[in-house]
Amino acid sequence: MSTHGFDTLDDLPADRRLLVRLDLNSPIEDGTPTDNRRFERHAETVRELADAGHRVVLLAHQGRPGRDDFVSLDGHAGILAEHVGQGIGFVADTHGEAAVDAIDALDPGEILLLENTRMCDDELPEADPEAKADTEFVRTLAAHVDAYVNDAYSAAHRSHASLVGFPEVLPAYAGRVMATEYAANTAIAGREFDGRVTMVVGGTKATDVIEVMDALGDSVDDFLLGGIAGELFLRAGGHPVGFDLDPERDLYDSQWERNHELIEGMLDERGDQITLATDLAYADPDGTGRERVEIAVDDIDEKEVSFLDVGTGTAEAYADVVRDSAAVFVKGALGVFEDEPFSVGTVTVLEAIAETDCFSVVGGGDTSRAIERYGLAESDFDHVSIAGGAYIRALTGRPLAGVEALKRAASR
Ligand SMILES: Nc1ncnc2c1ncn2[C@@H]1O[C@H](COP(=O)(O)OP(=O)(O)O)[C@@H](O)[C@H]1O
Ligand SMILES: O=C(OP(=O)(O)O)[C@H](O)COP(=O)(O)O
Repeated sequence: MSTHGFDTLDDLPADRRLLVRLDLNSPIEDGTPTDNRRFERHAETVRELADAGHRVVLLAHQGRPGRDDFVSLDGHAGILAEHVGQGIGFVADTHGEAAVDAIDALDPGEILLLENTRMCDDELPEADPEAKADTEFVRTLAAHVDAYVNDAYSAAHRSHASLVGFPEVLPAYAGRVMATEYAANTAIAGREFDGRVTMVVGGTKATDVIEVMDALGDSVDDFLLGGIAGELFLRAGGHPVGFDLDPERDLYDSQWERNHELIEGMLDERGDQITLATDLAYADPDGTGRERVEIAVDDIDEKEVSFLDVGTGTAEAYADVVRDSAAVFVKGALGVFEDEPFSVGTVTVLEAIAETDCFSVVGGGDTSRAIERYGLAESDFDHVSIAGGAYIRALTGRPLAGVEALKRAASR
């Protein structure tokens, strides 16, 4: 057993038929996944298991039902196979006859990827591990394997069937990514800093970051906000931003419903720790959709456009705070950096972090991609985590459901 209380691949017996949970959740462009560090990191675990002669059945999720990024894992299999250096079979089935037949047909050293776990009704929503273990999904697949490996650190904060159900009923082990990220993030949580501690908060998963901001209020001096969370805080301040204008897209309103009381309370009680954008950028509706237009927040008087980035003035003000910080934690991009005109906020702040001698962590499957995409060196950051929500929760010292499940399995 590792010092963290769970078993790892070092404890795994030989010649197993393994169910291995990865996190291949990736940005989707034109319906297909884009290659990123998650594939590269998980490929090492998968290669080690296949080379050791185990039969390897992979589970992963992509996106959330109802969102554009909720797609099949067909494309993921090819990208992962490139990184592993070996063919990976794919079956478009989560736990039906096709999935089970493909598992039973595996030879030692072969690898199979099953369909997006979130296409199975048993996977979501969150529930306690016993309930998740007692689903048809878990019972069916568990009967065809010998053991379970969880390598999906970046999804370990979710109490979903593929993360907490299997370790209730199978011998369970942490994969290499799980063990390494857990150790790194736990060590960061215990650090003390001699100076200003800053957290840059953005991205689309406002609910994740707002809860954590609330919990980290005593250990972070400045929160610099952008992305969806930033707009929800501006909305709480009475500005006409942070609303869903496209009825097909659910980015703002449901997260507002869930969090607005918390946001209002935080602004009331410690608004001086929270810095919001003073200007924002959007795509010129009369142009090709890529021309960047900036507007001061105080000049926005109608809910007319969707904002895609913080403005240049805000980006520079945030970079000044970074340069004056002893530690900077980033979770979520300040804008839609994938589209270059709207990368200004994210890239200006990341460049300031890279140039400054502060302790720095950048997290999030999407956000960490901005580093490679804009030519920054990973070596200029202390830790680049492929996890977002899991890493910031670890900073608050909160247990991660997937890790707790591995610990329970090890103590049985
Ligand atoms: N104003 C915005 N509108 C829409 N998307 C945004 C906005 N600001 C940032 N984003 C998106 O947020 C994504 C990263 O956020 P998120 O998925 O929460 O983080 P991560 O996966 O890095 O933890 C980026 O891909 C970026 O395009
Ligand atoms: O990408 C993920 O988290 P992250 O965006 O916090 O890094 C995980 O795959 C969890 O996905 P979810 O936030 O849709 O449950």
